[in-house]
Amino acid sequence: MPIAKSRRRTRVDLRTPADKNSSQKSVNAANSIIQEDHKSLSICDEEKSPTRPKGLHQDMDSEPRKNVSRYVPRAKSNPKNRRAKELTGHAEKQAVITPFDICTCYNRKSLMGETFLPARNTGNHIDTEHPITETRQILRPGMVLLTNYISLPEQVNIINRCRELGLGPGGFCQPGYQNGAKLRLQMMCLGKMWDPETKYEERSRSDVVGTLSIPDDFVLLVKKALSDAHLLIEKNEIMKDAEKMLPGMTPDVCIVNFYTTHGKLGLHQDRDESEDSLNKGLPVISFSVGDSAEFLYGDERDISKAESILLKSGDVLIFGGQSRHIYHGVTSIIPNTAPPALLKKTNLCPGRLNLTFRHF
Ligand SMILES: O=C(O)CCC(=O)C(=O)O
Ligand SMILES: [Fe+2]
Repeated sequence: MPIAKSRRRTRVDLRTPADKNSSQKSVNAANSIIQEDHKSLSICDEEKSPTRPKGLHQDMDSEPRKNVSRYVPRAKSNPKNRRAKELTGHAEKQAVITPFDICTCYNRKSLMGETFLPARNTGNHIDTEHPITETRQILRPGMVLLTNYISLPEQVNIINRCRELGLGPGGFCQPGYQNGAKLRLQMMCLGKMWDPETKYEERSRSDVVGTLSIPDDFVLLVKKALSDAHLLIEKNEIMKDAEKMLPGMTPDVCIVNFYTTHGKLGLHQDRDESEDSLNKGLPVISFSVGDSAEFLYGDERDISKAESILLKSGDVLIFGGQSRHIYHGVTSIIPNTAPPALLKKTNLCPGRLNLTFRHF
């Protein structure tokens, strides 16, 4: 079944303030071209800066500017895009990348204040009086939630590795579209590059030479989670071949998102992977680390009809098979919900790290 590619979320306005003053007319003209270019797409969450009233025509970041990486996605060679680039003056701009550090944005302790920390959790260890229990649940055919699945040392390792990779070339930056708002998150790709504008089609960041690899220990954890999901399906569904409900896979893409406490992601489907991968229903495997997130999912792009679950630090969510095309998104990050022991060991900034593994 051929699947139309339209995972569009937002667009990015990358002009400098000087550009903005001098080229408003050109921008309006360019916008109409780009709007037309994208009109089949429904953006699920973010603001579209070109159509915003003047007074709001500022970057809508909630984060300090100095920590926000910016880059210019390379446009597909489409005459409309080329024309729009000329009009907006984007054509000659080079990427401006400043590393986003997920661990030392600022001093968490002074920001949070001691009172925000539950007394039982201020120690340097996971609370033994309230042991964390792992649960495994089939949410719907092909969709499995493993809560508290990733151990504390594994979470620490994930944060440290992502921080290290995220500070280097190809590291975290705030993605978006050539002519619109930004995604409300920082992103880094491992294995293969993806961005909202060019998808997997071409490498779009001039700071990247080659591709960052997915660390082997991440792949092992993905495999283990999938095999535990299969055991669960076999047990609960009395299915001898759990792979029929949830195909196995080896990831070659990992999209790492970091949401600050203002981060969110509108309802969308993940359908930029290859037709073969999508048709087979090869699953997306998602790791959550840090603050909890309210996660919505459903069959339609309609928040009022979606189910809501809380994804906490250490949870693994898997959706493949019949559930591969669910609409899903993150409506909010719940501040001060990350395990204190994790923060103590990593100094992770307020917010949530999410890794989604896929097979292209
Ligand atoms: O952050 C999440 O839980 C979801 C991320 C996601 O849907 C994506 O990166 O496509
Ligand atoms: Fe997604």
